[in-house]
Amino acid sequence: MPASYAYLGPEGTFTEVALRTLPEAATRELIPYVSVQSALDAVRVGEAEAAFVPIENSVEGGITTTLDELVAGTPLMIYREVLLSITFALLVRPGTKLSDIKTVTAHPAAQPQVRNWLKTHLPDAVWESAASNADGARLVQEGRYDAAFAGEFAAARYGLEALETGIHDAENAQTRFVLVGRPARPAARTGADKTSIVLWQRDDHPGGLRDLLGEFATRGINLMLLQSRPTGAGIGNYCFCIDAEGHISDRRMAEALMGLKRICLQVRFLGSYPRADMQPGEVRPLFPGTSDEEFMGAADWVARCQDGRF
Ligand SMILES: O=C(O)C(=O)Cc1ccccc1
Repeated sequence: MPASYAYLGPEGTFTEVALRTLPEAATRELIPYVSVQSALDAVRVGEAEAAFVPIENSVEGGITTTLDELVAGTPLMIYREVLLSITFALLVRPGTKLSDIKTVTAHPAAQPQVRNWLKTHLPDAVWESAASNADGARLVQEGRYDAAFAGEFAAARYGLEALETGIHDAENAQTRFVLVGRPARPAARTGADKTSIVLWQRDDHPGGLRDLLGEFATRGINLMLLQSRPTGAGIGNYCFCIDAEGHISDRRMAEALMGLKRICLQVRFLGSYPRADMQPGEVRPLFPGTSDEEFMGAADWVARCQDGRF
């Protein structure tokens, strides 16, 4: 049996389309799962080599189910990311007219991306969430709902037709997907990388978040995502999911992570992996002395002092 990748299914999700853009997907068996949780559990129990799931979109921010799964439970790591531009089609059973539509469905992350369109074109339609956009299409095929927002490519697979295409409230909406596996050596450094971590504060005090962010700022590291998630321990208790520019093998990043490890209750390393946009991280010299050469030079100097060779 070839190694398999689990993904948020069923067939015809945006997740599947994004996964198929990865060259390594061509050599794997791709197995659809009904939820992000079940796809990640397949990895945790060794049923799949990795899982491919949505994690963030440019309209609504983090996909909380995915973040919460990565924050808690048996640790997992991110090895790749993919960005996909998202535009929806309104899929219906053949012959359905706009005026026939009383119920619509899609993944919860789709709703903020089509809210204005719905208000204008189907103000009285009742929205119900589906496990994924393709699952919504499947439910329309079964007659459970009148219409689903999904990729146009899902129409043929579920015997539906696209009544409308190109639906998106925000131009250039993108969703970010990640390939998640069991913990192992991080993806190799490319020079255009991203590091994902989760931080738990040691205690609650004024400026606590600033202290955490300071570990990045003083080392000239730019952040790409900061999302707080409830720890479940009561109102006001949060952990922080952070994406930062750079790779753990960069000295600046390694030092920032060491600083965080010292001051945090807990740090969960979620991986260093190539940025889908391939933009090399720009080191912003907010403070003098944060160039790569200065980090290397300072480390060399300490090593020479330790050896008495200064
Ligand atoms: O992959 C899908 O089709 C999903 O259901 C997740 C999703 C939701 C909204 C936009 C892109 C992907």
